[in-house]
Amino acid sequence: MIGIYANQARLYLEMAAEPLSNGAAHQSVPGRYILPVHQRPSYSGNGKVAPPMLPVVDLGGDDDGRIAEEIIRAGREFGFFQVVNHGVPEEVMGAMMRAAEEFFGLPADEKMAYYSTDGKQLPRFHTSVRNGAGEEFLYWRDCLKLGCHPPEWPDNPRGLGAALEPYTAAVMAAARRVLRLAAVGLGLCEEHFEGPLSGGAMMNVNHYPPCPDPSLTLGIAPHCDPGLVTVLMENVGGGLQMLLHDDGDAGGGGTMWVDVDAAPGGLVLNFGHQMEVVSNGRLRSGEHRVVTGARVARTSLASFVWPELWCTVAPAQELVLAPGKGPLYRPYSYGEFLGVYVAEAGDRDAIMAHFKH
Ligand SMILES: O=C(O)CCC(=O)C(=O)O
Ligand SMILES: [Fe+2]
Repeated sequence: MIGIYANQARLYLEMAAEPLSNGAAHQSVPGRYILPVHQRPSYSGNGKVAPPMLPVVDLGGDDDGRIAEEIIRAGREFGFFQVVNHGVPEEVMGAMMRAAEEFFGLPADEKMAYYSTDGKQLPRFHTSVRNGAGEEFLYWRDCLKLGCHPPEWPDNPRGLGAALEPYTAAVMAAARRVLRLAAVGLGLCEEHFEGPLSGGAMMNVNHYPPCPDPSLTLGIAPHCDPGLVTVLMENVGGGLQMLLHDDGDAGGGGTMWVDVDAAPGGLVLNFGHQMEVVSNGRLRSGEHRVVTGARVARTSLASFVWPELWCTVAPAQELVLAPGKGPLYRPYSYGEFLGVYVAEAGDRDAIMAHFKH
């Protein structure tokens, strides 16, 4: 009997999830997407910081010392930067984006064929943060999760796999170059991030349909990505915002949400929680959120590079031994970290409190 009720409850929850990209234009924002006032996009930090330009790092050329320095400077200040001459061919980027847009253009029932509440399943389609069911508030986003290592994709639309394989191979190569340069810039051996520490990868294909009132909701709530580094490509600018901190020499402790847009052909990179831990706090995990747009649908591809689940993550020894610097974080397995990340619903400070020394 209990089993029957449990099954019915599960069926109800699964049926309650409905994708935003259902073929119809939204006329108003349904109640469950309306966030409490202090969580809405108008909450913009305390506004004490002047918005800067997002640093552009040119990965071309062979002056690795200079490139490493630029990555470290941007990583320390923002945890975000753009890369150009990144080696991902324009046609490979275009084909991947077209395939992603084609997926979200499918009828809702064809997308729902990939819907699952099992967070470990790939590929997996969901809406809002997790599944769109049983969540207190819903966010204005549909998402298709794809495997990158190895590539795992839906059969529908048919060209998705053919576009995904070259895209992830090229994006992962660019991410590994950035990780090698970051290691050098931190004073670690070039291979520090290689092997199991960067052995996992997956992709969020995010889709934000036009929203009738972007002031009421968010596409994604403020969070840092869990892994080492994320490589992001978008089809239209506007939407992604990073939290800027004024904690430089002048102090002040101000924060402000600022727009992050890539130059044409560029990719946006941000460091995640694992980079902040391994660098013992020298590099920042870039906190970000997504605001919605009223006119156009936005699609973004976020490729995450992160450790294998069993891999132990800890501050690099070389960075802990410097005078006056103890380890800021205790060692843990990445599997343990992900459990906490999900349980604390992405809340940066609550997550890191579990791992601080
Ligand atoms: O859509 C974006 O620009 C960001 C997506 C994102 O933050 C994520 O998938 O973790
Ligand atoms: Fe993110």
